[in-house]
Formats: sequence, structure tokens, C-alpha cells
Amino acid sequence: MQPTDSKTSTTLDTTQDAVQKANDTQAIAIPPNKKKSKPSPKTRRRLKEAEPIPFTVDRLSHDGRGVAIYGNGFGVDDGHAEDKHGKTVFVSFALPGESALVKITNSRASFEEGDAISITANTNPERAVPPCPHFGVCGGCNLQHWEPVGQINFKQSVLAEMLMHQANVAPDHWLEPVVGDRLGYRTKARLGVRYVVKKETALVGFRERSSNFLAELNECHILDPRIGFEIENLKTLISTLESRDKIAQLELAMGEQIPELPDGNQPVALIVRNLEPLSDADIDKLKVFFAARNWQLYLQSKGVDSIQRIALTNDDDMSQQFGRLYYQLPEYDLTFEFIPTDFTQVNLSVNRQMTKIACDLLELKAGERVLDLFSGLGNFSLPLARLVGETGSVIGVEGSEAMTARAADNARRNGITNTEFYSQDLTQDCTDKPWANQGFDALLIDPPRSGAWEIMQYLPKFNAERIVYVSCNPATLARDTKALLEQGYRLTHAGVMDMFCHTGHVESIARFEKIAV
Ligand SMILES: C[S@@+](CC[C@H](N)C(=O)[O-])C[C@H]1O[C@@H](n2cnc3c(N)ncnc32)[C@H](O)[C@@H]1O
Ligand code: SF4
Repeated sequence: MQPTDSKTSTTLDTTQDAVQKANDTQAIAIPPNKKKSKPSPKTRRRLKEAEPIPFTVDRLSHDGRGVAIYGNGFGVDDGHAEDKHGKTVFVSFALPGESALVKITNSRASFEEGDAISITANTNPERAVPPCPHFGVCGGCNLQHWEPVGQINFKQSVLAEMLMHQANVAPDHWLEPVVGDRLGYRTKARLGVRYVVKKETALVGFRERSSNFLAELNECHILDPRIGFEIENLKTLISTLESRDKIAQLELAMGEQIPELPDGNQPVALIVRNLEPLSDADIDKLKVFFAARNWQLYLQSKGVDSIQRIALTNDDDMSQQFGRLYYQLPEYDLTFEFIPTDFTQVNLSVNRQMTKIACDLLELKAGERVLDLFSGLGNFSLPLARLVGETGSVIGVEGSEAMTARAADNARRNGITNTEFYSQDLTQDCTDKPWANQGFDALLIDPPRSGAWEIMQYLPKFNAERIVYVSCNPATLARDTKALLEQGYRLTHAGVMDMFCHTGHVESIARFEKIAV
């Protein structure tokens, strides 16, 4: 593992061979950590000099770290920390039941944090060799030391616990976890860029775990390989630019290759965030690099309005600010068009299954009326519209006017005529809007992380029999579940989806049904 862009860094051998060797000897080499909430220099010095302490991990915290306790039989200290008896230690890279040597990296009054630097006994059978050599330093993933099946089961237990804790409820049925591509899945990302003068190299990637410094990456295994294995080339490209120290970020968006559609042969788009206008020579270098890969190139010097598409050839259509990207839902014979700044679900293989499960759970019949809240590009609205047929209808409501317009375009392009899309801030009461007053058989809600609390207040107005709630934050799903239960709904199904494998993100889906009175 290579050093990072910060002052100090520990070099560890995390190659597959090294990890295998360590596995064989029951002592797995795991990278250390650097924490954002830094202790004082004195405490740091003390922690650095301190010997690792043996612990046994009892259970996991919600973010997937091991939890050990000083001296209570589970967290076994070796006798030199009596005053810490009962204090909790959050141990990165340790799984339940494992005994580990833990290097403490942060010490607070009520808890400590540390990294398992070796597993000394009771290796958990779900322990895995991390597929990415940067795991442990890069903050993009925190669960690669764990078999994906263990990760997703853990995520289900997090959801179950939050539902029970906040809403005192368990679903009637747990859905099978939805599993898709577990590596190379991520089609959207913002990568930081920084030129390190001393090393004469650009860094491109995610922040280090719990620090503001960029990790020094040369490949990324969760990013779609069209970009994930181009990181080294992007670093070299940026290092050769005159404005190499003025590039701040790369925003990536990737779609599927569909050659028969406009830009369908350019399914990868990168927005280069430049803090100063680039010279012609720099733009030429970018053009050569992007043209060789058939990527769409954009420059952004200020806000979103300043994003400018750069023509790579004389044939490129520059009449629009953005080129086109696409993804498909073959199950419903749908092709979605989007632009690089639009919200899209990052994992296309999980999205295909998720949309199908959401549609199935709503148990739609021909002629029914459905409301899709936070509808984006119509990712759920259009499949739902197919299911209710010409006699039924779907209303999609979304905050972004531009995406609302593109959802309507997507409906037209797919020959769908039974949808209407409205732009509306859903944190505001919208019950006086004509679209809100028509009564609905079914409701789909797919809010951002903050959840749909405001909607819960005016939900009775919609009077839907069945609700499917898709969530990227189990805490807000659990909070909103409580409100739904109080309004006479029953939680019939819940499940998790492996949208962000190897990370702590929990994506879930829940179905509610109005209890007959
Ligand atoms: C998790 S995304 C879901 C989008 C879509 N359902 C999909 O599957 O692609 C949440 C959506 O909510 C929209 N949104 C965020 N805040 C909003 C608000 N206050 N009112 C309405 N829409 C909002 C975002 O623009 C985004 O499209
Ligand atoms: S985000 Fe990418 S580079 Fe970072 S640990 Fe995950 S796979 Fe590796």
C-alpha cells in the first residue's frame, strides 16, 4: 500500500499474497487508520507509542465496526487498564467473536476507537480477503474484510433493530435480500482531485478513512471498471496539465452503451471541476484523452450553470448543454435518458431488481391510480404505468424541475401515455394541489436520506391502500414507519438491497397496507 497525500502514512503489505499468508497463520494484516477528530498532539504521541491491546469482539455497531469492552470478559484487556473497566472500544476490521490485537487510534472520555491490526484467534468464517488493495486507507469502503453475504445479513439486522427500536414493529415477512453486482457497480461518484507538489503527482479518488486527505489510489474496485481502472491514467493526465493544481473534482456519471441512440456510444461522462479557466493546450490534452476513450467531456468552473460540454470531434452535437446517457429496465421494455447531473440509482443491476420488487409489492391491477413521490426521472413511475395499463394512471412528483421534464420526456419516448409529472417541493404541504386530490390506490415513496417526514403529516389525504417505501436511510425509514403505523397501516414486508456493497450504506424497501376498519 502506498503512502497518502498527508504528512505521515504507514506502509502495509495488503497484497493478496500477504493477506493469504496472514490468514494461514491466523494473523490477518489489516491497514491502520487515521482519524478526523484528532486527539491532542500529546494524546496522539501516547497512542502512537502504546502497544496494541488484545480484545475479543462481542458484536457490531451500526456502521459495521466491532464492539469490544475493556475487561468484562468479552473485551479482555491484558490487565494494564483497570481504570477503563467497562469502556467501549469500536474496532474497525474486526468481526464478531474474533480475538484481535487492536491499535487504539482515538481515546475519548466515554469510548475509544481502534483498528484490528491482526486477528489472533477465532477467525470469523465470514472473513474475506479484501478485493481492493486500498481497503483500510481509502474511506470509500469499510466492509471489504467481510463476505458480502455477511454484510447484507448484517444490514438486514440493522434495519430490523431500527424498526423495533423506533416503531416497535417487525414486518410480517422479510424479503430475500436483493443482491446484484458487488464489484464494479458504482456508476455515479464524485472523485476528489489534488496535485501534490512534493511528489509531482495528482491524486484522484475518495478521502482517506475518517480524514480530509485524499487517499492515494491507482484503481477502485467498486467503481464501474470503465472508470475504476482508469484512475492511474487520470492521475497521469492531470499531472501533465498546466492547471494541474487548479483541478478540484471529477464528477462521474455512466450509463449503458446503446449505439443506436444519440450519444449512445459515449456512455461515460466526466465533469472536470476547474477552479480557473484552462489553457487551450490543457483542453487539447483533455480532448485527446477523452476522444481515445469515447467519453463525454465537460468543464465546470463555477456553479452548475457554468458546466460546458467540450466537443471532441467536429461531428459532436453541441446544441445542448449536456449530452445523453441511458439505462434500461428490460423487464418493462423501458429505456431512460438522463444527463450527467441527474440523480440515478448507482447500481444498475440492483436497480433492475428493485424496481421489479417495488412494482410486485404494490400488487397493481389494471385501471388503478398510483402516486410516485420523489419520482426523479420516472425510474418507478414508468414501470408502474406499464402495470396499470391504459385505463390506470401514475402521477410522479419530484423537486427538480429539470428531472420532472425529463421524466415526462422518458414517458413519451417509451410510448407511455398514462403518466403525469409535477414539480413540487415535497417538504411543503401540497394537499391543495389538484394532483393531490384525486385519491390513489397505491403510493410509492423514494425520498432522499432525510426521509419523508413532512409527507407523513398529509398522507391520509392520499388514502392509498398500499404503500411501498424505498429508503437509503434505515433511521428515517424507521421514524416514518412509526407515523404510518399510527395512521392505521401495517408493515407487511421489509427487506434490504445490496445497492452499495462493501460500504456501510443500508438501502431498504418496506411495504405497508391499510388495515381494514
Ligand atoms: C432517492 S432519489 C429517488 C429518485 C427516483 N425515485 C429514482 O429511483 O431514481 C430522491 C429524489 O427526490 C428528489 N428530492 C429531494 N428533495 C426533494 C424535495 N424536497 N421535494 C421533492 N423532491 C425532492 C431528488 O431530486 C431525487 O430525484
Ligand atoms: S472505494 Fe474503491 S478504492 Fe476505495 S476501498 Fe473501495 S474499492 Fe478500494
